[in-house]
Amino acid sequence: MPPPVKPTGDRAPVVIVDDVHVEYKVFATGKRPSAADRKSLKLRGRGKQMRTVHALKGVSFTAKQNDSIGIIGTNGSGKSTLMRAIAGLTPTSSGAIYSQSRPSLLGVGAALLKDLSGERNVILGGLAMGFTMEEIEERYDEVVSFAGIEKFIDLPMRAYSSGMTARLKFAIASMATHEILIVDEALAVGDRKFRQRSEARIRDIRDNAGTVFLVSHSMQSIKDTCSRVIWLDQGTLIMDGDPDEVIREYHKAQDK
Ligand SMILES: Nc1ncnc2c1ncn2[C@@H]1O[C@H](COP(=O)(O)OP(=O)(O)OP(=O)(O)O)[C@@H](O)[C@H]1O
Repeated sequence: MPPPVKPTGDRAPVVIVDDVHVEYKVFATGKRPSAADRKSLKLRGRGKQMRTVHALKGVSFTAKQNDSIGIIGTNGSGKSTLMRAIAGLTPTSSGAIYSQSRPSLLGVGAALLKDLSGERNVILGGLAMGFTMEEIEERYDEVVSFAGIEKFIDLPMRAYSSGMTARLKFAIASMATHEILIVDEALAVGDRKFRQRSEARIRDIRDNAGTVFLVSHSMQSIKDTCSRVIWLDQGTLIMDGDPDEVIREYHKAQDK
């Protein structure tokens, strides 16, 4: 009989991104294309041109248990596209993404119902995440005080500032325990105190064997929460490693 396989002590892979490409096909209208553009673009329909934006070009990496991975890169480098692909919201054009459980994407754009009060949104968000009314009641006060919006909780969310909305969204999402949590710039709109609280929450998730992806333009938030950083540029993975090292190289490239 073969000896039992010994655990290697390595952390388990949670998300595998294997040579992922994402292409968006968009119809561009309006501006008349230049002669050079006309040569390189396929013209379809009446004056409409179909353009392909190659947002991710063969990205590969493996995220493990307890990783908290910061994703950095200039505007349009493919960060949100990569997160949406991992969350299963944007299809890949080629390559594959395997994940151990369903990742939750927490982004500034995630849906809350603007015409309903904060209170209703907490309840709806809780139900959507599979909590019973009783479980939501138990957590309700903590969610509202974490978001720090006690005075506004009975007002429609239309009346909230973008920072207040982001705080409530983060508080609702963090009611649940996430094995894989993706936070896309949600922290950027909160104030300093809230940012510290939510960063602590991210560290908690990571310490409880979860895996966190954090997209941010704030290198401080990344340094404070991430154990690893991936730098994307024009859809290509440039560097993947220690936060200080990757951020140093990223800044060097920016200064050129
Ligand atoms: N729905 C879409 N349709 C067409 N093109 C898109 C779409 N979403 C993103 N793109 C394009 O894909 C590329 C990558 O965009 P993405 O939003 O992933 O970048 P990002 O790194 O998150 O940028 P930012 O820092 O500005 O948020 C850009 O060129 C963008 O114009």
